[in-house]
Amino acid sequence: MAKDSSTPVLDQALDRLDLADDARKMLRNPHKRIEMSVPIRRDDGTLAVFPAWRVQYNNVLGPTKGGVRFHPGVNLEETTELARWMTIKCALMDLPFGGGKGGVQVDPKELSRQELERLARSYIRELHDLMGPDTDIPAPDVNTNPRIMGWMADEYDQIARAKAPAAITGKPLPLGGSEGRVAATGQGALYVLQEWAGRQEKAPKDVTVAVQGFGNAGAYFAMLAHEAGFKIVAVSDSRGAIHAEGGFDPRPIHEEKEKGKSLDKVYSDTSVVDADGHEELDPDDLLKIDVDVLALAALQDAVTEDNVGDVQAKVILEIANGPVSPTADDALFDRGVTVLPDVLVNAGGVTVSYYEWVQGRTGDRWSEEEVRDRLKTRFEKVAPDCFERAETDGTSMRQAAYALAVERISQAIESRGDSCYFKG
Ligand SMILES: NC(=O)C1=CN([C@@H]2O[C@H](COP(=O)(O)OP(=O)(O)OC[C@H]3O[C@@H](n4cnc5c(N)ncnc54)[C@H](O)[C@@H]3O)[C@@H](O)[C@H]2O)C=CC1
Ligand SMILES: O=C(O)CCC(=O)C(=O)O
Repeated sequence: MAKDSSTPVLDQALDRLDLADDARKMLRNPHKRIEMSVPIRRDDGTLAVFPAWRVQYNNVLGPTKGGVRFHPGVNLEETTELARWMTIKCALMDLPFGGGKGGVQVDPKELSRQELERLARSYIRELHDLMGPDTDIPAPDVNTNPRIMGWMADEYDQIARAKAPAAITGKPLPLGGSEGRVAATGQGALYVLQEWAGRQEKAPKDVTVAVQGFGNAGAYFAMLAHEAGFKIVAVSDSRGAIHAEGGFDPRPIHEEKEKGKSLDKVYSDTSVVDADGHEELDPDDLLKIDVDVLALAALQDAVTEDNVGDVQAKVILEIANGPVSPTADDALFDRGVTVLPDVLVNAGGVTVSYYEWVQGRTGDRWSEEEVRDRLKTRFEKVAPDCFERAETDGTSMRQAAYALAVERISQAIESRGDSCYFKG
């Protein structure tokens, strides 16, 4: 990840707005950066120790909230950046949360199932005293999932000697997970795309979409967008990409992926992609397809100054966190390409995590329909706010989203009065 890559946008927002100096100082500095060494016993009896972090960036609006990433590239800078984005995202969505993020520098593909469980539990053992439903609430991110959240939640409860269903979100349903969390990020991204299409007076069937990253967020987005009538013409993962100019139903491809196949294997070993004139692509070439919408749902820095010239899409839908580097972002703005920003587009995940937290605290259970309705209502307010703010200010959608978020945080800082330091 480019160092401090959201700082320019945050600085622009802070400089453009008439804010008290306190907000500037607090938003430019992370509150707590916790560095840990997380040990596990390997299956062969040896000890392995993994570097790990939790960054609690800002808690003015509420307990810090954000996922935990297991990836070999995780480091303190990246985790800080992701926690800063969570701060903006939670404020933009008007959630009573600050921003946090965690990570373990590990390649989970090299661990057995048992080692993975030990790692998840060990991470929580190290963090336990500094997290909790009123302090800092972890959730899934890249390479972590409901099963891992279940292990983490169980470890938290065992140490606390109490059931604390609001301490971790993204849990499996039997442990107090929320209906709709698995699809939430894709669902939220679809609401933003629908808002854009409505404003452009475009019928979904006339909008072609390519999706980079057919993982949790990208696959659900592709399936829901297909069901809503958008034309999915390409999907990719790290190993392969499938393209069909006439569009296709991504659901059978997802079923094959769920069996553990990567997309190159889905293409070569199954019949689900034979019918509609599919072709196999190199994953990098998906970015070059002439489509209306390029949905980026893999990792950060997918589009940088090196390849921004190859992008032909008219709209970029940032489902991943930070998939467009700041330099590429500026180049796209200058070319008139609309970038729908991560802090809005992928906020469905943390919003349903908030619903899970509320259910955990109240003991209530909401149906999938209720969760979806609440999510839709929230996006129907926040997405138009961003479009309108961008129009009024003459800025990019990202700058508009940051402006709305930073104003909300600044008001909270002012309302807290003179002793508003980070606390907690
Ligand atoms: N899962 C969630 O609820 C949320 C996820 N996000 C963000 O969305 C992004 C994806 O997260 P998840 O779907 O959870 O992760 P995931 O691990 O389920 O999926 C990531 C997918 O990207 C693919 N990928 C990696 N490099 C690629 C490349 N160069 N080209 C094409 N595909 C590539 C992987 O093969 C995998 O299929 C991350 O940036 C994450 O922070 C953001 C908000 C919530
Ligand atoms: O569900 C959550 O609390 C966090 C999701 C997350 O990590 C993200 O939005 O990047």
